[in-house]
Amino acid sequence: MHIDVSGANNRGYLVLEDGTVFVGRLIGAEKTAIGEVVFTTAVVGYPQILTDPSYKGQIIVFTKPLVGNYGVSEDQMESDGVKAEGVVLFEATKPSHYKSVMTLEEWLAASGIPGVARVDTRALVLKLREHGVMMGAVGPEEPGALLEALRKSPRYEELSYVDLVSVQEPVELGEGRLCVGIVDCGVKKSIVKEFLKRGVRVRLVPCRRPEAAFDCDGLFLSNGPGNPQLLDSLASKVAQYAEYKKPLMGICLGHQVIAMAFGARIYKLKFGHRASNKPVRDLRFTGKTYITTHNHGYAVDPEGTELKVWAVQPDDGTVEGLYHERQPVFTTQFHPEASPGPRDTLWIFDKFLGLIERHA
Ligand SMILES: NC(=O)CC[C@H](N)C(=O)O
Repeated sequence: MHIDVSGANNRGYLVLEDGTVFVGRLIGAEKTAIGEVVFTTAVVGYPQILTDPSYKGQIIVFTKPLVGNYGVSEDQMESDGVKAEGVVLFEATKPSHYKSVMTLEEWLAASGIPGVARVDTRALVLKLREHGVMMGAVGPEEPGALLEALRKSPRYEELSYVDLVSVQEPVELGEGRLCVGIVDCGVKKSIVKEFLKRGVRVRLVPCRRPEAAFDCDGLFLSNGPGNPQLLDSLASKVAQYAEYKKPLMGICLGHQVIAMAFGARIYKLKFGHRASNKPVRDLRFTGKTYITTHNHGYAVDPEGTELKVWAVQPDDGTVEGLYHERQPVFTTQFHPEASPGPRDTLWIFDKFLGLIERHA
C-alpha cells in the first residue's frame, strides 16, 4: 500500500515492516532512522514527549494534527535532548509563544532527528491499532532502500536501550534529612524535580548498579526505554533489596522491573498506552478515577505473586499500580509526574515519602 497525501517536493518516507509506505514531507535531519513505530494521542506536550528517555528506540506518531504551535523552550525538556528516533505527524506548525526559541522543525534538524510531515496519520494509526505496533524506518531514501535497511536492523524488543540513557556514575542532588536513591534507567527530569521539591536528597545511580543506592532511605526505579524482560539481572538485585523490607517505588519501567522482582509475568500490549488523558481507577486508596499520563508498550500480570493491584485502566483492565500488603512497596505503570499531562496523581510522591518517613 502506498499512501501519499503530501503534495511535497522535499519528500520523506515512512516505511513499515509490512511494506506499507507513507509519503510525506521530510522535516528535521536529512537522515534515516529506524525504530518501533508507536502513536501518542497526547494533544500537547511534544517537547516533553520527544525528550522523554522512555521513547529511545521508537518513532513517534502524533495523532494530534497540528504539532509545534508553541515552539520549543528549555523548561519543557525532560532530558538533555530529543530521545525519540524519529517523528511522524500531519502538520508541523510555526510557533507563536513568547518563550519559544525555535520551531519544531529547526529543533529536530539541530538534534539530528528526522521526521515526516503531511502523513495521513489517521490511516497510519488505524493500521497500527489493527496490526499492533511495527518496526519502521523514516527518512529521505527511497522506500525500497528504507525497507532494506529495516530488514537488516535488530528489533526494538531485542535491544537494550537503558545503558544509553542512564547516568554512568552516581550523582548526588539536593539537600535534606532523607535520601531517595533513584535507579536511573532514563529518568525524566520532572520525576527528580518532584522528589527535590519535597526537600529530600536524591542519589541517581546507574541502572545496572542499583546497589549503589541500597543504603538510601528508599529506593525508586525510574521509567525507561525498551523491553523490561531484558532487565532480569536488575530485577534480581531489586529482589535482594526487597528482602531488607525498605521502601521501594517504581514508575513505568520501574514498576515493571519491581513486578519482575516479585515474580510477575510481563507481556507486550498490542499497541500500548501513550496519551496524557488516560483514566486510572484507584481500587484501594481513594476510590477515585484519575486522568493520567501513560507511555508504556509492556504491562504486568501479578497473578500468583505477593503483589496486589491498586490501580487499573478501566478501558482494557491493564494493571496500572501495584502494592505489597506487608512491605513498603508501591508502583505505578502510569506517570504521576505528568509532564505533559494532568497533575491529578502528584500525591503518589507524598505517599512514597510518607512510607520512607515511617521506615527511616
Ligand atoms: N515510560 C516507560 O518507562 C516505558 C516502559 C517500557 N519501556 C514500556 O514500553 O512499557
